[in-house]
Amino acid sequence: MKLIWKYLMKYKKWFLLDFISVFGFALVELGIPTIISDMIDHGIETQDTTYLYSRFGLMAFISVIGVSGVVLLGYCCSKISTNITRDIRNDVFEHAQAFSAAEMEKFGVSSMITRTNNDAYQIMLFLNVILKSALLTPVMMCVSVMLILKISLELSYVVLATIPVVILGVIIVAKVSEPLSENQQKSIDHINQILRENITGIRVIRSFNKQEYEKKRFSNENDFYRDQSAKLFKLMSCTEPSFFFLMNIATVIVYYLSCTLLNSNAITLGNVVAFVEYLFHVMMSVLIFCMVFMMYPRANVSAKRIMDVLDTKPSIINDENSIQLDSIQTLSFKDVSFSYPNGEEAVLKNIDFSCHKGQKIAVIGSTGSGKSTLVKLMNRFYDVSRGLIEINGVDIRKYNLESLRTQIGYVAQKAHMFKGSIQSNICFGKPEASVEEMVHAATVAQASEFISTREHGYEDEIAEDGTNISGGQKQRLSIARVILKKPSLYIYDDSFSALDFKTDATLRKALKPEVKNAIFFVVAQRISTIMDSDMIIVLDEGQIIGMGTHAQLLKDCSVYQEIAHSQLTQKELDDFERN
Ligand SMILES: Nc1ncnc2c1ncn2[C@@H]1O[C@H](COP(=O)(O)OP(=O)(O)OP(=O)(O)O)[C@@H](O)[C@H]1O
Repeated sequence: MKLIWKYLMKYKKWFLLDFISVFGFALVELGIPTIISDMIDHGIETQDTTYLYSRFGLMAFISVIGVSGVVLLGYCCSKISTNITRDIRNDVFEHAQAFSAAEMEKFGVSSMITRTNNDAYQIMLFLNVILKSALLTPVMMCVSVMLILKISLELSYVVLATIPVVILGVIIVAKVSEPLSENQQKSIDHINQILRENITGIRVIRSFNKQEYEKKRFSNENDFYRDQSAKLFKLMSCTEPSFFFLMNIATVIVYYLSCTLLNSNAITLGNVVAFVEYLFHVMMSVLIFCMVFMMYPRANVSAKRIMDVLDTKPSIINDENSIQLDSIQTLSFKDVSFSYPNGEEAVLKNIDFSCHKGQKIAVIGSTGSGKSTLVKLMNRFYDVSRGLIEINGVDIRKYNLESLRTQIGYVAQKAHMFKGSIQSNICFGKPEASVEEMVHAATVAQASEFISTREHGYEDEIAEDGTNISGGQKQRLSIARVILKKPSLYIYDDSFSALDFKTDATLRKALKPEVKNAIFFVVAQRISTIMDSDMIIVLDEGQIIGMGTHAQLLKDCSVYQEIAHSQLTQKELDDFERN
């Protein structure tokens, strides 16, 4: 429980107060039986009312201390457990923000959500119990055992013989419950994953009529979770009565032996009453200890899952002596090869090219040829496996990551929208932008027209993941978001694919003055989108098989010729050459 201890140390003062309040509570629980015993033996038997009243006063006094102790204990526990859970969630979230795509893929989105929510919640439950009982139970147990030994050695043997049996039972239960808890948490991951896939992919599921299949998939996983939980609950529900049964047997034996001892005047009636009270405390302490012990495996599984995330070092980090990047003048790939961390084969092989400010560079190639991977390396979503990427003649790994990404405007293949207004989505990278700047960016991105038709214009709400706007509208808002940022390297990864030809052409024309002082990198499938590029890179199976202008490639690169002729007529190609 390294994790819990680490966080507990942040709340030392509250922990100390928790400790003090435990003593207040223990004082009452342990003091009152002794007072009652005294009252029976010295007050009731001798009918000394003055003595009885003084004992009543003492009982009232320590009850007030006890109640204050319990209230304070509850307050401290909730304060510490809720704060620690908040800290764990914040830390997991913050740590995950630094993860590269590879680390994110390692855990998976659903598991990251379960770890942040469910696992942190399990720790909160455990902390709440442990803070109340971890200190209280040993104190109660030790003092009660000392007191029963003091009252009667013969009767104490019964109690001392019971404790090891209970502890052995608890160890067995804990061993059996740990794998069940682990399965339970993994199953929650899977339930979340199926739920996510079903909510985000509902249209695909409906169009393929796979509702029944998905229902079954969900229900199977849900059944598995139910089975694991049922096994766990059954185990817990058998454990508690077994302990009580054992406790009752011990109590009966104590009463039986007490009768013999009372007959022989070896013990007083008050002492028997006090002994049974303390016996109850010893047993309750053991029982609470058992409960904590049984909760431990589940909390331990959750803590391990959280530690897994926190112990995973982000692979893409700032160099120790990182330098600031103020603008991008040149970009070069030098013999770059790359394989995904979970893949063996190189997805990019010996990529070599250079470009500079003011140039438009396009990448074209068949599906899966490595186009998106190539542009993801510029942002350092992944680092190269071999070779070098240089910006202004310096390895990009030497630049401060934040400054590097500030200089790059990246529009991903799948446009992503955040829940909020159109305005907040466009201004995501520059919240301080003026209205004029925002409108200008939207106009260049050919988005202003559709925005003006929305009921609240720029204030109109965008649903989670942009489900209430079209694919082309999402692309235009993503393009506007990047234009507003004014980076020195624009990367459009197939970002015009959902636009009609006319909008595509108008957008490219409007973009020209915006990107004239930057490097403009476009991944596209349409020849018409890239014909005017200063350099076109043709990729095939991760390798460059052609590089040059449209005219050069039409002459030299057979793959490019094929693509061009499949999309445009000879007349269109000739017209372009003439212009
Ligand atoms: N995260 C990943 N992990 C492992 N392999 C991946 C990952 N992403 C992509 N790949 C593989 O890398 C290769 C190149 O993918 P990439 O997305 O770069 O191709 P692309 O040319 O952009 O394709 P498309 O035109 O279809 O978008 C493919 O074989 C793909 O399966």
